Amino acid sequence: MLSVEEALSRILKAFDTLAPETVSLNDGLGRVLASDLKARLTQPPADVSAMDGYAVRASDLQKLPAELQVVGEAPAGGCYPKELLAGQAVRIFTGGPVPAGADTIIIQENTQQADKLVLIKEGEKPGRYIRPAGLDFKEGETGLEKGTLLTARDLALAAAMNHPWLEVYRKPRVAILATGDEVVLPGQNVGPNQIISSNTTALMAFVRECGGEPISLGIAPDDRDALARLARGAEGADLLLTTGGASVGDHDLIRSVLGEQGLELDFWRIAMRPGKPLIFGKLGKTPMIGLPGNPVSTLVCAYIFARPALKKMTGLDPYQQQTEKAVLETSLEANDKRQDYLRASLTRNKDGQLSVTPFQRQDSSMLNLLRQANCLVIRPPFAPAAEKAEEVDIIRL
Ligand SMILES: Nc1nc2c(c(=O)[nH]1)N[C@H]1C(S)=C(S)[C@@H](COP(=O)(O)OP(=O)(O)OC[C@H]3O[C@@H](n4cnc5c(N)ncnc54)[C@H](O)[C@@H]3O)O[C@H]1N2
Ligand code: MOO
Repeated sequence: MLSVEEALSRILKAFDTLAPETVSLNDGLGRVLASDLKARLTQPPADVSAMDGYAVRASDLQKLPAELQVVGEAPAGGCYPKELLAGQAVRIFTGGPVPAGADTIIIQENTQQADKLVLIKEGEKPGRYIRPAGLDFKEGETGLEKGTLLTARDLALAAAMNHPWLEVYRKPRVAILATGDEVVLPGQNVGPNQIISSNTTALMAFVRECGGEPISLGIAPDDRDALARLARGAEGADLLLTTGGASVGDHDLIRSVLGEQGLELDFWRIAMRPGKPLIFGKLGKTPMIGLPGNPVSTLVCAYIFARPALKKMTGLDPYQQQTEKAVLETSLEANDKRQDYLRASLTRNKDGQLSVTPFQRQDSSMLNLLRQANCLVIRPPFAPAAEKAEEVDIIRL
């Protein structure tokens, strides 16, 4: 059976970064920049005041208190058009441009104005409360780099640099096909021995989390024609994710039916738990990851294999992640040949170390435990037994 590393590297070979597209600034959240973003202006464009008060010449404040003549105003967005002369002050407001000749701002709390005169009661060091032109950024400087996953802070900077449009990588379109006679959608009538397709919901949300656009193709019953028909809906998608029908049972039809439909199988079955029957191949032009039906296997395999593929398509580093070290709170038995991903709870112990408690039961049908887990402990193939307080690799969920 293929190792997890080998499987991931074979999967990633099948994907490229998608073409760029232009979106409006306010639709940029969570998208990845496809080109560097340079400032289209200088910010602030001129020296401006950081406070409400008076723009003065520091040389006028040798002796305090000092009385100055108020010759005009400089609000944000306005300006005092002349040069400030000796003995003069300009009433200025936060963001207002500092007039030529002025070199210091006195905050209004330290002054007293009466008519056209202002009494400066306390001085300041020359240059105080002046934001020089270009303090934040200068025209032509690169503010955001290609490959940035855009956050609210990034978008604020893009806006300030005067970019109403952004060039980002296209969102991957991901078709999701659940399979199984026993599987019904949430809210449908649930017959005896049926199960609700939590996998469809999980994968739709997972794809969105990864910056993709999910398309549900519904649920294919264990019927060859129906499965073939529904799978054709994946044409034009950047990735097809199927769930269920990946194993060896008589009703596990994915490989054989999609094989007839032209699936070029790259691999089937890997040395991983959960996730052993994972399938990877190409259906027409669409890469396809066949996820095992058990709900935990579906999501864990999506995190380990589909997420890096989606990252690569959206212009992010697929290998950037993921593992951290934590100390075990319980002992673990030796592992067998499959790389194990144990659902676990991660906290900090009294020494401030990350500490991890793998759950007692690791059945791949138990969604409730997956929900309670906040990390996975990675146990490599044939890892020897581990004692409490030993270090292990974890991936946060
Ligand atoms: N003889 C063997 N049996 C099994 C093996 C094996 O190697 N030899 N592998 C086991 C492993 S490991 C896994 S994982 C499962 C996965 O098998 P399939 O991908 O074929 O999954 P199904 O049989 O279709 O379903 C398994 C389980 O999951 C439920 N399911 C399916 N779809 C959904 C859905 N959309 N939402 C929620 N739950 C779903 C389904 O009802 C089953 O209970 O095979 C083992 N068997
Ligand atoms: O490996 Mo299966 O995915 O155990 O449940």
